[in-house]
Amino acid sequence: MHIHYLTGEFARSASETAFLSSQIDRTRAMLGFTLVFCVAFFLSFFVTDIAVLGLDAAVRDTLPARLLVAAVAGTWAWLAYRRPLSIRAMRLAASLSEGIALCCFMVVALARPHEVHWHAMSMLIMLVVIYLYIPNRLVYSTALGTGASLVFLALVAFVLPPRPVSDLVTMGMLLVLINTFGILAARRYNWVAREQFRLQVTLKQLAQRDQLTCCYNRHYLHDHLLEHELQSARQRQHPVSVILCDIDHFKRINDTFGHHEGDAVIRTFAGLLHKMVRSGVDAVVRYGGEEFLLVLPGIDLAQGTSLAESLRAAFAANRVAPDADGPGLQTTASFGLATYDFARDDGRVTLPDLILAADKLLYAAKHNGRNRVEAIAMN
Ligand SMILES: Nc1nc2c(ncn2[C@@H]2O[C@H](COP(=O)(O)OP(=O)(O)OP(=O)(O)O)[C@@H](O)[C@H]2O)c(=O)[nH]1
Repeated sequence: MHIHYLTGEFARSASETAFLSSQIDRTRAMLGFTLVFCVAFFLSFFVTDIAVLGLDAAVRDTLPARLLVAAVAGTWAWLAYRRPLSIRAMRLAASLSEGIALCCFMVVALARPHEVHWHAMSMLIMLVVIYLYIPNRLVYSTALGTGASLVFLALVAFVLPPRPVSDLVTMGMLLVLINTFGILAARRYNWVAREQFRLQVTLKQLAQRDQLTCCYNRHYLHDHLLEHELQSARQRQHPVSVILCDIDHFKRINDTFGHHEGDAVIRTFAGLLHKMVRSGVDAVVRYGGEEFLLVLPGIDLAQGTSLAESLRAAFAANRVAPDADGPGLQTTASFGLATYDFARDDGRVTLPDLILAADKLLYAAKHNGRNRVEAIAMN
């Protein structure tokens, strides 16, 4: 999970999407809040204009632009509260509202050409809001912020009544500064948020997964997986199979080739299990030293037995021989499989019962000569 040094975003799009998805509720709330704030900001300035200046031509002329900003920002804020906007839609909402607000600001500046200093101050405030408060991609905020700064400077230099060069230079410097600090602060915010996410992912990984094989650990099995799979099986009323499998005569591998090679065999076995089950559907758990549990939702006895047979045959084709000249050792594994069909559930059997049954069958497979599959349907 590498963070790009310029944008502060994850370099890999899959990591970035995972991060954005984890933040989506917070981002939606932030977007809604800041857009409501924008509506209030633009409308309140209209009210104070009338209070101070009366309904003169300049105030009247800028009303449609202000109403347009309020309408666009207000509509997006309402949408953000009402429905789960996608990340793309939220970015569109942010960019569109920012763009229209900046255009409206230019209209106000043109309509009131003698208040350049106030306009400059408002511009700086708007840039702070764009870089730091409205959630958007840094590259979009930068394009809008720097683009609007250049347009504003061009208005002051060529369109509005002439001003001393020193004024222009000072204004230009201030705009460069606020854009630079805005970009740096937004980048740092991106970076810190992603660092935090990366840490959370690592901690979750450490808490849920076994370090040697990257399989789920027993802690995760008992704390989360069993409950989740049981609920889902009862809801969907489908069969669930569990397979408990154990490498045969593993002690011999350790004794012959050492623990390092033993670890490699465990990793190979786990890799094979991961490769041959359905990614994102089945769960592979390291149940003990060289013992693994597979939880297979929607898999009946015939399908489970066929999978266990394929796993058995694939692993038996594997030989442990670190020295190419040596005879090596054949590696095999034994499998116990138990299935329960939740479509015909009478509430008697739970997943721990299935695991217990699979454990007994694994013991039977060892007892009956190893390198074999024993299976049972529990209803
Ligand atoms: N290298 C390595 N060995 C482990 C690990 N965890 C457990 N073991 C070893 O695995 C061996 C398991 O041996 P046993 O339980 O006697 O079983 P076995 O030799 O596989 O015999 P059967 O299961 O009856 O076929 C023990 O020697 C443990 O020390 C591990 O993470 N790495």
